[in-house]
Amino acid sequence: MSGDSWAVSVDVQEASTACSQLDFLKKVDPCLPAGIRGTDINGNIEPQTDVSLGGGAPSDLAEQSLLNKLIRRSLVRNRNQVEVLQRDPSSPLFSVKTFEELRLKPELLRGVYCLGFNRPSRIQENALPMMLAQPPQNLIAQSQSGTGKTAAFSLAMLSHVNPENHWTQCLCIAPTYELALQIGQVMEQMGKFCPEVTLTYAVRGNRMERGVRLQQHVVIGTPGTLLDWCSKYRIIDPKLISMFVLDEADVMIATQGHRDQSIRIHRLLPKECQMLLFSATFEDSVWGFAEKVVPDPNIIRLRREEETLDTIKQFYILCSEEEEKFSALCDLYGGLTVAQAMIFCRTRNTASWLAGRLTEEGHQVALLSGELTVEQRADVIQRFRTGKEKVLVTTNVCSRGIDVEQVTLVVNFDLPVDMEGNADNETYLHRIGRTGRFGRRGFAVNMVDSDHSMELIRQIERHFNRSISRLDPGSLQEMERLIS
Ligand SMILES: Nc1ncnc2c1ncn2[C@@H]1O[C@H](COP(=O)(O)OP(=O)(O)OP(=O)(O)O)[C@@H](O)[C@H]1O
Repeated sequence: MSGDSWAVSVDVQEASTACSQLDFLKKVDPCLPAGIRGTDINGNIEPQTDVSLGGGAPSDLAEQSLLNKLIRRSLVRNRNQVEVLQRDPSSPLFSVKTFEELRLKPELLRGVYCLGFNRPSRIQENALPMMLAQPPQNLIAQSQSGTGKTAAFSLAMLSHVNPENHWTQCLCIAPTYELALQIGQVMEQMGKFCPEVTLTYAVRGNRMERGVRLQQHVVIGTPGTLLDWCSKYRIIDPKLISMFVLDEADVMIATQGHRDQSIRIHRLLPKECQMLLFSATFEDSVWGFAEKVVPDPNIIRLRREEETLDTIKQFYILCSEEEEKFSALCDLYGGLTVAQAMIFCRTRNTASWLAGRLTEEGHQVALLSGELTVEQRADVIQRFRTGKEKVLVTTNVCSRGIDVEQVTLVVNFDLPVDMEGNADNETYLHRIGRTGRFGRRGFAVNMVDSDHSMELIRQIERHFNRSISRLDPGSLQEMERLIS
């Protein structure tokens, strides 16, 4: 949707708000269980647009993001240069190499160090001085997940609040209830020596006393509930908001309701309110949205590091059918467990079958399967990362977007194909590009069980202009030696 049609769609919706709310209440089936729709602070049933994890693509994105947050223990390393586009190019560009340079309150600095942050991350070096500058500056920041964005705006909000003013000063929007809680946790940890700064969550189920203005300085929530709190129930005075943070803009705009609700909240805020928007990706649609909600922005971008096959040795093993693929894998097992390995299957069924067979053979494997909840998936990945299991069997869908840095070996039990049955080079690169990171050696082994899969190997070789050598069982020991 173009930038203009955003505004038009919001206008149309705003014009019809009064009657649509009435209509909505009339239309709601009184017999519908409240749990399905959720209830607002007065016990009314909320519009469905605020139900965040309902299946489909947007919730997949939100789940992936949550999963990444749950499993992440440290910063994602990125050696690219940060690109900065200043609103006023003539003003000096400040970047900091230490947290001290930011002149934070000592209690806040203590909180930052307590989290184990010794120095600002690459994106924080530039974003923090901009966010803390006087007069306030607007910012759009994009960098991949794990590079320190949440920590950056949490610090900015904690530093921004004047605890002597007992009203809400910062609003922070997240795409889902769970993601809102994650942000709050970071703020609570970082602000643990600043108990005078308070926060609450504008999420489904958090009932507030009716008609009483909130005193909490920071409110983090999903767009529907936040909009209600600002406009319908007036427990937040939007005119007193001086910092507005929009996190995960790419996930947000994937949900039509969230996007429009965010724009409506934005329209309630005073012109001088500082607007900060964060996103992991930056397609045109995100940009169109960002321009709507962040006027005159400074822009910071940290491009994702390119995945490369330069440090990865690629092999294939010829097998006649599935069973032979399985025994080749068992032969490889010694090599697999020396380091850590991920095995990719085409379908969930194959992945479950394979994990079951390997377990029957007495091997210890973890299975990352689509049937698991986000928390269970996070647990599986966590066990794998800490080395409790050395081998992770998964499908492509399950592992998309997850970075597990220490993987040395990737096995394509099934080669990735696109809709036409040709080699899916991008997925191949993404799967095996996770090995051999940061100059380490990586290995990829492809199981070839048909003429078609041999043809896929040839296509991949041509595409990347890299040869993939045949590995016969006799070379397995040699491979084990290489990996260890
Ligand atoms: N300056 C820092 N030094 C060390 N670790 C940091 C620093 N800043 C953030 N981290 C840690 O790095 C990890 C990623 O940070 P953060 O969640 O802020 O990134 P993000 O870009 O917001 O990612 P996502 O969008 O997935 O939340 C977290 O574990 C966080 O505690």
